[in-house]
Amino acid sequence: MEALRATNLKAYYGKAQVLHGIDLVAQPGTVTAILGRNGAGKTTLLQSVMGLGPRIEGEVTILGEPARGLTTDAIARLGVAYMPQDVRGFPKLSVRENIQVAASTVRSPRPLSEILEVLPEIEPKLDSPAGTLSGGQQQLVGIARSLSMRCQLLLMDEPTEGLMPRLVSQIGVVLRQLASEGVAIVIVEQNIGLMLDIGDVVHIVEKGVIKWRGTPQDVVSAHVLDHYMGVSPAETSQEA
Ligand SMILES: Nc1ncnc2c1ncn2[C@@H]1O[C@H](COP(=O)(O)OP(=O)(O)OP(=O)(O)O)[C@@H](O)[C@H]1O
Repeated sequence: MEALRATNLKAYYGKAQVLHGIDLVAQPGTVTAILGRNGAGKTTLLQSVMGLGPRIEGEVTILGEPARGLTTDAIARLGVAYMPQDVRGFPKLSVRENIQVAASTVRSPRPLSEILEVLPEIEPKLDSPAGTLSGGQQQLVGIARSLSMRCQLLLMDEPTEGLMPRLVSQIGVVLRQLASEGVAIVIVEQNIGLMLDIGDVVHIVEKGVIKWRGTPQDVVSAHVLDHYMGVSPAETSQEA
């Protein structure tokens, strides 16, 4: 069963239309990459699926259930975790408590020991208030929170922003591992290199429309990056 299907999805902030009929399918066990310039509507797309923010039209189906009009809580209960761009969590709570809060929202959370196997960097920080961590470390805590929820659909908005290249690669490994467990990952990223590396399907959004979709190999051979993103393939290393 498809993890996510959005059909003719339109989103409006007041009278301003930001999404103009997006069709998007995410299959279990795959990484769906969403690329696009600033302001293209990528964050709005994730928020629309989650029932956050804009008014939407069109259909959203999550794991076979019609999801448009449901509250964000109800959407999360279908098995969806959303990691927003600003993933600060609860700054005064410890890292351990931040993970526990996320874990408490689901029936069978992933045990902390399993999370630490994938993200060993956070172990020494477990008892520190999350707000005292660096931006990059806070991103890792955000990913740990998502892992704890053992979701079937994971929506992530620029999870590698501010991370050192070594951690970026590690996030890539973690996401591929999650996908191999059957999770559908939909990820908005500025790090094109990472998306070409771990993505199964790449979508390019421009002005609220999906202008192009294909495999990472097609992205490179069809020269879509220079056309839509203004970057040459040589500029797409993970460190970019
Ligand atoms: N709360 C809001 N109210 C009104 N307009 C908004 C709101 N949020 C976003 N927009 C507008 O919607 C458009 C799409 O924004 P969105 O954040 O979805 O783009 P994006 O592709 O995620 O960009 P970025 O890479 O900069 O995060 C932009 O023109 C933005 O100004």
